[in-house]
Amino acid sequence: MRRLKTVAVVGVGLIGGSFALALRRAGGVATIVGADRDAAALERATALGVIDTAAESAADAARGADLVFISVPVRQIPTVLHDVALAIDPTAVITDAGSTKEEVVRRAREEMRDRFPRFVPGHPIAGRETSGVESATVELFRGARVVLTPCEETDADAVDLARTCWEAVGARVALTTARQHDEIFASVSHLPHLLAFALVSELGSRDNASELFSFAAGGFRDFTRIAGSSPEMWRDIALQNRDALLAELERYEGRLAVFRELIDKGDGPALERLMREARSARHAWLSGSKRSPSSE
Ligand SMILES: NC(=O)C1=CN([C@@H]2O[C@H](COP(=O)(O)OP(=O)(O)OC[C@H]3O[C@@H](n4cnc5c(N)ncnc54)[C@H](O)[C@@H]3O)[C@@H](O)[C@H]2O)C=CC1
Ligand SMILES: O=C(O)C(=O)Cc1ccc(O)cc1
Repeated sequence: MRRLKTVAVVGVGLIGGSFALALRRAGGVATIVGADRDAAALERATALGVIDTAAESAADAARGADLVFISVPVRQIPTVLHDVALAIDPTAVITDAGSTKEEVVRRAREEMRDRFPRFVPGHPIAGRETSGVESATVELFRGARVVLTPCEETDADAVDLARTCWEAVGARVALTTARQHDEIFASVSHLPHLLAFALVSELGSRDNASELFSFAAGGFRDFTRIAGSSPEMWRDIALQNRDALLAELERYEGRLAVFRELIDKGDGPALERLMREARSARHAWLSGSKRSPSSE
């Protein structure tokens, strides 16, 4: 890829920090400017060499940048887009990493006005349950998929630049609509995170919670790892993808009711059949046979 002169990262946490580290190592950028509402995080990002300079605001970081990468919680994105849109050069490209897309795009259109065609909505499908720049790693996006959800108005050269950057850091890019994106991730990401938070919330609220947790084993650890994720980030995702998430919850409740009834009736064969089917589906997913060829 052509080497960009300046990239601005707004929200220098796990995702913004990892993008900065990876793009620098790929030789894709000369200077990285960071902006963050948390001055201490920005200082740590500078000390760790994740960014070269710290800006006072998103607008200051964006001024003169070739690319602006926005990696703040999804309900913070519209304000940042508003500020950045007023500051960027007409040829600059803005992209984001938000885990939801339809509401981000709707608000982007309102906030950015004539700069909206320069915005490439994006979402890297890689991360972890720890937050902050200290958790950032240069390899986070290697082999990961990234979904871009451009609109009719989005400039083709802007999409090309976002794609080129993601490919430079080792990711594979897929294009979908924002609606498709939100429906897919409601099922495989937002629902499981909600279930993990809800389970730990339920057990943790009991009088004997510490006794219960003291007996928990690997299965509990695996199932609840993602309940260690950022509450602010997941609050925003749940509220922004409300309709798709509520639909997924309803389907899940329906399936749970089936399991419940089989246990209630003592129907071992039917219970085992459902569990066998679930295990096979998981094995098939893990061995890669569920990869969709159309999105490669
Ligand atoms: N954590 C994960 O595994 C993944 C997260 N994402 C998305 O990436 C975005 C960032 O997530 P993380 O890096 O995990 O969060 P993080 O908490 O590690 O970093 C977010 C940073 O944004 C800063 N920030 C918040 N509001 C701000 C504002 N208005 N202006 C400037 N800075 C602000 C925070 O101080 C923090 O340093 C979110 O939209 C999230 O949905 C996408 C893929 C994976
Ligand atoms: O912690 C994990 O395993 C995740 O699932 C990370 C993750 C969180 C949010 C996203 O939008 C994408 C990936």
